[in-house]
Amino acid sequence: MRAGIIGVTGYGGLELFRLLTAHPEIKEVFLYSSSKQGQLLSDEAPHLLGINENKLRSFEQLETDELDVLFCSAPSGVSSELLPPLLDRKMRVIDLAGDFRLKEADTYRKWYGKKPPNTSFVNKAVYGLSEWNKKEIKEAALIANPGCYPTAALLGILPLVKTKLINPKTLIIDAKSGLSGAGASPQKASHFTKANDSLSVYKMNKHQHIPEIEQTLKTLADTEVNITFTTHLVPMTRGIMATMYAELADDIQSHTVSEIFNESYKSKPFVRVFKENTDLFTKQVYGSNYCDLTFAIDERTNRITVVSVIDNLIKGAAGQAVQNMNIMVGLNESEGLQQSPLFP
Ligand SMILES: NC(=O)C1=CN([C@@H]2O[C@H](COP(=O)(O)OP(=O)(O)OC[C@H]3O[C@@H](n4cnc5c(N)ncnc54)[C@H](OP(=O)(O)O)[C@@H]3O)[C@@H](O)[C@H]2O)C=CC1
Ligand SMILES: CC(=O)N[C@@H](CCC(=O)OP(=O)(O)O)C(=O)O
Repeated sequence: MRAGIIGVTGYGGLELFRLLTAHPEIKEVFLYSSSKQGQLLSDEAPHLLGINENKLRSFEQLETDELDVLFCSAPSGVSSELLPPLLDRKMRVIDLAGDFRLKEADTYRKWYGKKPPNTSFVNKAVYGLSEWNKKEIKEAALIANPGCYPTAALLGILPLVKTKLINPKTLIIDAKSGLSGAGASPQKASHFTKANDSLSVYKMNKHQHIPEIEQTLKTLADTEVNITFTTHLVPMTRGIMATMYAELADDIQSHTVSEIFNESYKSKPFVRVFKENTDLFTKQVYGSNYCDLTFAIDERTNRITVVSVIDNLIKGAAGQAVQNMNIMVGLNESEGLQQSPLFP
Protein backbone atom coordinates (compact mmCIF):
# COMPACT_ATOMS: atom_id res chain seq x y z
CA MET A 1 0.00 0.00 0.00
CA ARG A 2 1.01 3.61 -0.52
CA ALA A 3 0.22 6.28 2.06
CA GLY A 4 0.50 10.06 2.02
CA ILE A 5 1.02 12.43 4.96
CA ILE A 6 0.01 16.10 4.99
CA GLY A 7 1.65 18.01 7.87
CA VAL A 8 4.56 15.58 8.12
CA THR A 9 6.88 18.21 9.63
CA GLY A 10 4.63 18.57 12.71
CA TYR A 11 4.69 16.32 15.78
CA GLY A 12 1.71 14.19 14.74
CA GLY A 13 3.03 13.97 11.17
CA LEU A 14 6.49 12.86 12.28
CA GLU A 15 4.97 10.07 14.35
CA LEU A 16 2.84 9.02 11.37
CA PHE A 17 6.01 8.93 9.29
CA ARG A 18 7.81 6.75 11.88
CA LEU A 19 4.92 4.30 12.19
CA LEU A 20 4.08 4.09 8.49
CA THR A 21 7.66 3.59 7.30
CA ALA A 22 7.93 0.62 9.70
CA HIS A 23 4.50 -0.78 8.77
CA PRO A 24 4.82 -4.15 6.99
CA GLU A 25 2.04 -3.41 4.48
CA ILE A 26 3.15 0.12 3.54
CA LYS A 27 5.55 0.09 0.64
CA GLU A 28 5.86 3.82 0.07
CA VAL A 29 5.07 6.99 2.00
CA PHE A 30 4.59 10.32 0.16
CA LEU A 31 5.19 13.46 2.16
CA TYR A 32 3.38 16.77 1.61
CA SER A 33 4.16 20.16 3.03
CA SER A 34 2.44 23.53 2.78
CA SER A 35 5.59 25.52 3.51
CA LYS A 36 8.70 23.45 2.79
CA GLN A 37 8.10 21.94 -0.65
CA GLY A 38 11.28 20.80 -2.32
CA GLN A 39 13.19 20.46 0.97
CA LEU A 40 14.18 17.15 2.51
CA LEU A 41 12.30 15.99 5.58
CA SER A 42 15.65 15.70 7.33
CA ASP A 43 16.28 19.43 6.77
CA GLU A 44 13.38 20.03 9.14
CA ALA A 45 13.83 16.90 11.26
CA PRO A 46 17.59 16.18 11.57
CA HIS A 47 16.94 12.93 13.48
CA LEU A 48 15.82 11.52 10.11
CA LEU A 49 19.05 12.23 8.23
CA GLY A 50 19.90 9.22 6.09
CA ILE A 51 16.53 7.63 6.81
CA ASN A 52 14.42 9.49 4.32
CA GLU A 53 15.91 11.61 1.57
CA ASN A 54 12.73 12.11 -0.45
CA LYS A 55 11.76 15.69 -1.12
CA LEU A 56 8.66 17.15 0.47
CA ARG A 57 5.97 17.55 -2.16
CA SER A 58 3.48 20.33 -2.68
CA PHE A 59 -0.26 19.64 -2.47
CA GLU A 60 -0.49 20.21 -6.22
CA GLN A 61 1.61 17.06 -6.63
CA LEU A 62 -0.93 15.00 -4.73
CA GLU A 63 -2.36 12.44 -7.15
CA THR A 64 -5.23 10.53 -5.59
CA ASP A 65 -4.65 7.45 -7.75
CA GLU A 66 -1.06 7.18 -6.41
CA LEU A 67 -2.28 6.73 -2.84
CA ASP A 68 -4.32 4.09 -1.05
CA VAL A 69 -4.79 6.28 2.00
CA LEU A 70 -4.03 9.86 3.00
CA PHE A 71 -3.36 11.11 6.54
CA CYS A 72 -3.89 14.80 7.24
CA SER A 73 -2.14 16.13 10.33
CA ALA A 74 -2.56 19.87 9.90
CA PRO A 75 -4.00 22.46 12.30
CA SER A 76 -7.78 22.58 12.63
CA GLY A 77 -9.48 24.59 9.89
CA VAL A 78 -7.06 23.35 7.21
CA SER A 79 -8.52 19.94 6.45
CA SER A 80 -12.05 21.28 5.99
CA GLU A 81 -10.69 23.32 3.05
CA LEU A 82 -8.11 20.89 1.74
CA LEU A 83 -9.83 17.51 1.93
CA PRO A 84 -13.26 17.82 0.24
CA PRO A 85 -11.88 17.90 -3.35
CA LEU A 86 -9.78 14.81 -2.56
CA LEU A 87 -12.76 13.06 -0.99
CA ASP A 88 -14.74 13.85 -4.11
CA ARG A 89 -12.03 12.00 -6.02
CA LYS A 90 -12.65 8.91 -3.81
CA MET A 91 -9.52 9.30 -1.71
CA ARG A 92 -9.59 7.42 1.61
CA VAL A 93 -8.65 9.93 4.31
CA ILE A 94 -7.82 9.88 8.01
CA ASP A 95 -7.88 13.36 9.50
CA LEU A 96 -6.14 14.01 12.80
CA ALA A 97 -7.62 17.48 13.35
CA GLY A 98 -10.94 18.39 14.96
CA ASP A 99 -12.67 19.56 11.76
CA PHE A 100 -14.84 16.54 11.02
CA ARG A 101 -15.41 15.29 14.57
CA LEU A 102 -18.31 17.50 15.67
CA LYS A 103 -21.58 16.79 13.88
CA GLU A 104 -23.26 20.14 14.63
CA ALA A 105 -21.90 23.09 12.64
CA ASP A 106 -22.81 25.56 15.41
CA THR A 107 -20.97 23.49 17.97
CA TYR A 108 -17.83 23.50 15.81
CA ARG A 109 -18.13 27.26 15.27
CA LYS A 110 -18.58 27.88 18.99
CA TRP A 111 -15.75 25.72 20.34
CA TYR A 112 -13.19 26.06 17.54
CA GLY A 113 -14.08 29.65 16.57
CA LYS A 114 -13.73 28.69 12.91
CA LYS A 115 -15.92 28.19 9.88
CA PRO A 116 -17.39 24.68 9.98
CA PRO A 117 -16.70 22.27 7.13
CA ASN A 118 -19.31 21.41 4.52
CA THR A 119 -22.08 19.38 6.24
CA SER A 120 -22.11 16.60 3.67
CA PHE A 121 -18.50 15.71 4.49
CA VAL A 122 -19.11 15.98 8.23
CA ASN A 123 -22.04 13.59 7.82
CA LYS A 124 -19.82 11.09 6.01
CA ALA A 125 -17.06 11.24 8.60
CA VAL A 126 -16.78 8.35 11.05
CA TYR A 127 -15.44 9.01 14.54
CA GLY A 128 -12.29 6.90 14.83
CA LEU A 129 -12.35 5.72 18.41
CA SER A 130 -10.99 2.36 17.30
CA GLU A 131 -12.12 0.20 20.21
CA TRP A 132 -15.70 1.48 20.20
CA ASN A 133 -16.52 2.21 16.57
CA LYS A 134 -14.87 -0.60 14.65
CA LYS A 135 -17.88 -1.56 12.56
CA GLU A 136 -18.34 1.99 11.21
CA ILE A 137 -14.58 2.49 10.72
CA LYS A 138 -14.48 -0.59 8.46
CA GLU A 139 -16.94 1.09 6.09
CA ALA A 140 -15.55 4.62 6.27
CA ALA A 141 -14.03 6.77 3.52
CA LEU A 142 -13.27 9.63 5.93
CA ILE A 143 -12.20 9.08 9.50
CA ALA A 144 -12.23 11.87 12.06
CA ASN A 145 -9.46 10.66 14.33
CA PRO A 146 -10.33 11.51 17.96
CA GLY A 147 -8.61 14.20 19.99
CA CYS A 148 -5.91 13.14 22.40
CA TYR A 149 -7.80 14.02 25.60
CA PRO A 150 -11.10 12.46 24.41
CA THR A 151 -9.24 9.23 23.59
CA ALA A 152 -7.84 8.95 27.11
CA ALA A 153 -11.07 10.03 28.80
CA LEU A 154 -13.55 8.02 26.71
CA LEU A 155 -11.62 4.75 26.89
CA GLY A 156 -11.70 5.09 30.68
CA ILE A 157 -15.28 6.19 31.15
CA LEU A 158 -17.34 4.66 28.32
CA PRO A 159 -17.61 1.18 29.90
CA LEU A 160 -19.08 2.66 33.08
CA VAL A 161 -21.42 5.13 31.38
CA LYS A 162 -22.71 2.53 28.96
CA THR A 163 -23.54 0.06 31.73
CA LYS A 164 -24.96 2.82 33.96
CA LEU A 165 -22.56 1.99 36.79
CA ILE A 166 -22.06 5.70 37.44
CA ASN A 167 -24.24 8.77 37.58
CA PRO A 168 -22.95 10.61 34.47
CA LYS A 169 -24.16 14.00 35.74
CA THR A 170 -21.51 13.83 38.45
CA LEU A 171 -18.67 13.13 36.02
CA ILE A 172 -15.54 15.27 36.38
CA ILE A 173 -12.56 14.75 34.08
CA ASP A 174 -9.27 16.18 35.22
CA ALA A 175 -6.64 15.80 32.52
CA LYS A 176 -2.94 16.56 32.19
CA SER A 177 -0.86 16.64 29.03
CA GLY A 178 2.77 16.82 28.02
CA LEU A 179 3.91 19.76 25.92
CA SER A 180 3.97 17.96 22.56
CA GLY A 181 0.17 18.03 22.76
CA ALA A 182 0.38 21.69 21.80
CA GLY A 183 2.21 20.95 18.52
CA ALA A 184 5.62 21.91 17.21
CA SER A 185 5.24 25.63 16.70
CA PRO A 186 6.44 27.75 19.62
CA GLN A 187 3.72 28.89 21.99
CA LYS A 188 3.74 31.03 25.10
CA ALA A 189 2.38 28.34 27.42
CA SER A 190 4.91 25.73 26.34
CA HIS A 191 7.89 28.08 26.34
CA PHE A 192 10.61 26.43 28.48
CA THR A 193 10.83 29.15 31.11
CA LYS A 194 7.09 29.11 31.66
CA ALA A 195 6.46 25.38 31.45
CA ASN A 196 9.57 24.01 33.16
CA ASP A 197 9.27 23.32 36.88
CA SER A 198 5.64 24.36 36.79
CA LEU A 199 2.12 23.08 36.29
CA SER A 200 -0.51 25.14 34.51
CA VAL A 201 -4.23 24.98 33.96
CA TYR A 202 -5.73 26.23 30.69
CA LYS A 203 -8.97 26.65 28.68
CA MET A 204 -11.11 26.09 31.79
CA ASN A 205 -14.67 25.18 30.66
CA LYS A 206 -13.69 26.32 27.16
CA HIS A 207 -11.74 23.39 25.82
CA GLN A 208 -12.75 22.21 22.34
CA HIS A 209 -12.70 18.59 23.51
CA ILE A 210 -15.68 19.13 25.84
CA PRO A 211 -18.30 18.86 23.05
CA GLU A 212 -16.37 15.97 21.47
CA ILE A 213 -16.57 13.93 24.69
CA GLU A 214 -20.22 14.87 25.23
CA GLN A 215 -21.17 14.01 21.65
CA THR A 216 -19.46 10.62 21.91
CA LEU A 217 -21.13 9.77 25.22
CA LYS A 218 -24.40 10.48 23.44
CA THR A 219 -23.70 8.50 20.28
CA LEU A 220 -21.86 5.54 21.78
CA ALA A 221 -23.43 5.31 25.24
CA ASP A 222 -26.82 6.93 24.63
CA THR A 223 -26.16 9.39 27.45
CA GLU A 224 -26.79 13.10 27.19
CA VAL A 225 -24.76 14.96 29.76
CA ASN A 226 -22.73 18.13 30.35
CA ILE A 227 -19.33 17.28 31.72
CA THR A 228 -16.78 19.17 33.76
CA PHE A 229 -13.41 18.85 32.02
CA THR A 230 -10.20 20.63 32.97
CA THR A 231 -6.85 20.47 31.19
CA HIS A 232 -3.35 21.03 32.54
CA LEU A 233 0.10 21.32 31.01
CA VAL A 234 2.84 19.23 32.60
CA PRO A 235 6.54 19.81 31.88
CA MET A 236 7.08 16.49 30.10
CA THR A 237 7.39 15.83 26.38
CA ARG A 238 4.63 13.26 25.88
CA GLY A 239 1.80 11.69 27.77
CA ILE A 240 -1.72 12.28 28.98
CA MET A 241 -3.22 11.25 32.28
CA ALA A 242 -6.98 11.61 32.60
CA THR A 243 -8.30 11.22 36.14
CA MET A 244 -12.07 10.88 36.21
CA TYR A 245 -14.41 11.08 39.17
CA ALA A 246 -18.08 10.12 39.39
CA GLU A 247 -20.69 9.00 41.87
CA LEU A 248 -21.43 5.30 41.67
CA ALA A 249 -24.92 4.04 41.08
CA ASP A 250 -26.20 2.31 44.21
CA ASP A 251 -24.21 -0.45 45.79
CA ILE A 252 -21.66 -1.18 43.08
CA GLN A 253 -18.83 -3.42 44.22
CA SER A 254 -15.32 -3.28 42.82
CA HIS A 255 -15.55 -6.81 41.34
CA THR A 256 -18.44 -5.58 39.15
CA VAL A 257 -16.36 -2.66 37.88
CA SER A 258 -13.40 -4.97 37.19
CA GLU A 259 -15.66 -7.34 35.28
CA ILE A 260 -17.07 -4.51 33.16
CA PHE A 261 -13.62 -3.18 32.28
CA ASN A 262 -12.23 -6.63 31.54
CA GLU A 263 -15.24 -7.59 29.46
CA SER A 264 -15.16 -4.29 27.51
CA TYR A 265 -11.51 -4.66 26.55
CA LYS A 266 -10.91 -8.42 26.53
CA SER A 267 -10.29 -8.59 22.79
CA LYS A 268 -8.84 -5.08 22.40
CA PRO A 269 -5.08 -5.34 21.98
CA PHE A 270 -4.26 -1.76 22.94
CA VAL A 271 -6.27 -1.25 26.12
CA ARG A 272 -4.66 -2.78 29.18
CA VAL A 273 -6.81 -3.02 32.28
CA PHE A 274 -4.78 -3.02 35.47
CA LYS A 275 -6.16 -4.24 38.76
CA GLU A 276 -7.93 -1.87 41.12
CA ASN A 277 -5.78 0.74 42.79
CA THR A 278 -2.67 0.31 40.63
CA ASP A 279 -0.27 3.26 40.59
CA LEU A 280 -0.12 4.23 36.89
CA PHE A 281 2.35 6.62 35.28
CA THR A 282 2.43 8.13 31.79
CA LYS A 283 5.85 6.70 30.99
CA GLN A 284 4.53 3.14 31.01
CA VAL A 285 2.89 3.84 27.64
CA TYR A 286 5.53 6.21 26.24
CA GLY A 287 6.07 5.67 22.50
CA SER A 288 3.37 2.99 22.30
CA ASN A 289 -0.24 2.67 21.19
CA TYR A 290 -1.41 1.46 24.61
CA CYS A 291 -4.02 3.01 26.81
CA ASP A 292 -3.62 1.78 30.40
CA LEU A 293 -6.51 1.91 32.86
CA THR A 294 -7.13 1.45 36.56
CA PHE A 295 -9.78 2.50 39.07
CA ALA A 296 -10.39 2.90 42.79
CA ILE A 297 -13.65 2.98 44.72
CA ASP A 298 -14.05 5.20 47.76
CA GLU A 299 -16.72 3.61 49.95
CA ARG A 300 -16.83 6.70 52.20
CA THR A 301 -18.05 8.94 49.38
CA ASN A 302 -19.54 6.29 47.07
CA ARG A 303 -17.38 7.70 44.28
CA ILE A 304 -15.17 5.99 41.76
CA THR A 305 -11.90 7.33 40.40
CA VAL A 306 -10.84 6.03 36.98
CA VAL A 307 -7.35 6.73 35.66
CA SER A 308 -6.27 6.44 32.05
CA VAL A 309 -2.84 7.04 30.52
CA ILE A 310 -1.84 7.30 26.87
CA ASP A 311 0.96 8.73 24.74
CA ASN A 312 -0.78 11.74 23.17
CA LEU A 313 1.17 11.42 19.93
CA ILE A 314 0.54 7.67 19.51
CA LYS A 315 -2.77 6.40 20.92
CA GLY A 316 -3.89 10.04 21.07
CA ALA A 317 -2.98 10.76 17.42
CA ALA A 318 -0.75 8.86 14.94
CA GLY A 319 -1.03 5.37 16.49
CA GLN A 320 -4.81 5.41 16.62
CA ALA A 321 -4.81 6.80 13.06
CA VAL A 322 -2.74 3.82 11.86
CA GLN A 323 -4.96 1.46 13.88
CA ASN A 324 -7.95 3.00 12.06
CA MET A 325 -6.23 2.60 8.69
CA ASN A 326 -5.67 -1.09 9.49
CA ILE A 327 -9.33 -1.55 10.35
CA MET A 328 -10.45 0.45 7.32
CA VAL A 329 -8.48 -1.65 4.82
CA GLY A 330 -9.16 -4.99 6.50
CA LEU A 331 -5.77 -5.63 8.11
CA ASN A 332 -5.21 -6.86 11.65
CA GLU A 333 -5.69 -3.72 13.76
CA SER A 334 -2.33 -4.22 15.50
CA GLU A 335 -0.31 -4.34 12.27
CA GLY A 336 2.74 -2.09 12.56
CA LEU A 337 1.83 -0.98 16.08
CA GLN A 338 3.29 -3.65 18.29
CA GLN A 339 6.28 -1.74 19.61
CA SER A 340 6.81 -1.93 23.38
CA PRO A 341 6.70 1.35 25.25
CA LEU A 342 10.06 3.09 25.54
CA PHE A 343 11.25 2.74 29.12
CA PRO A 344 12.85 4.25 31.12
N1 LIG B 1 -0.02 16.98 19.20
C1 LIG B 1 -0.93 16.13 19.65
O1 LIG B 1 -0.74 15.49 20.69
C2 LIG B 1 -2.22 15.94 18.91
C3 LIG B 1 -2.58 16.70 17.83
N2 LIG B 1 -3.78 16.51 17.20
C4 LIG B 1 -4.18 17.29 16.05
O2 LIG B 1 -3.37 16.88 14.94
C5 LIG B 1 -3.07 17.98 14.10
C6 LIG B 1 -1.55 18.14 14.01
O3 LIG B 1 -1.04 18.40 15.31
P1 LIG B 1 0.49 18.60 15.60
O4 LIG B 1 1.29 17.67 14.77
O5 LIG B 1 0.64 18.59 17.05
O6 LIG B 1 0.70 20.09 15.04
P2 LIG B 1 2.02 20.78 14.55
O7 LIG B 1 1.80 22.23 14.71
O8 LIG B 1 3.19 20.15 15.22
O9 LIG B 1 2.09 20.42 12.98
C7 LIG B 1 1.11 20.78 12.08
C8 LIG B 1 1.70 20.73 10.68
O10 LIG B 1 0.67 21.14 9.78
C9 LIG B 1 1.23 21.79 8.67
N3 LIG B 1 0.48 23.01 8.36
C10 LIG B 1 0.46 24.16 9.03
N4 LIG B 1 -0.34 25.05 8.44
C11 LIG B 1 -0.83 24.43 7.34
C12 LIG B 1 -1.72 24.84 6.32
N5 LIG B 1 -2.25 26.04 6.29
N6 LIG B 1 -2.00 23.94 5.36
C13 LIG B 1 -1.48 22.71 5.39
N7 LIG B 1 -0.64 22.29 6.33
C14 LIG B 1 -0.32 23.14 7.31
C15 LIG B 1 2.66 22.19 9.04
O11 LIG B 1 3.54 21.47 8.18
P3 LIG B 1 4.05 22.12 6.80
O12 LIG B 1 4.41 23.55 7.11
O13 LIG B 1 5.22 21.28 6.46
O14 LIG B 1 2.90 22.00 5.86
C16 LIG B 1 2.84 21.70 10.46
O15 LIG B 1 4.08 21.08 10.66
C17 LIG B 1 -3.75 19.20 14.73
O16 LIG B 1 -5.00 19.38 14.15
C18 LIG B 1 -3.89 18.80 16.19
O17 LIG B 1 -4.91 19.49 16.82
C19 LIG B 1 -4.63 15.51 17.57
C20 LIG B 1 -4.31 14.71 18.61
C21 LIG B 1 -3.11 14.87 19.40
C1 LIG C 1 -1.28 20.39 25.45
C2 LIG C 1 -2.19 21.01 24.44
O1 LIG C 1 -2.16 22.21 24.21
N1 LIG C 1 -3.02 20.20 23.83
C3 LIG C 1 -3.94 20.67 22.83
C4 LIG C 1 -4.52 19.49 22.13
C5 LIG C 1 -4.87 19.93 20.74
C6 LIG C 1 -5.61 18.99 19.92
O2 LIG C 1 -5.45 17.80 19.94
O3 LIG C 1 -6.50 19.62 19.15
P1 LIG C 1 -7.74 19.06 18.36
O4 LIG C 1 -7.98 17.68 18.91
O5 LIG C 1 -8.82 19.97 18.70
O6 LIG C 1 -7.34 19.01 16.96
C7 LIG C 1 -5.07 21.50 23.45
O7 LIG C 1 -5.36 21.34 24.62
O8 LIG C 1 -5.70 22.28 22.71
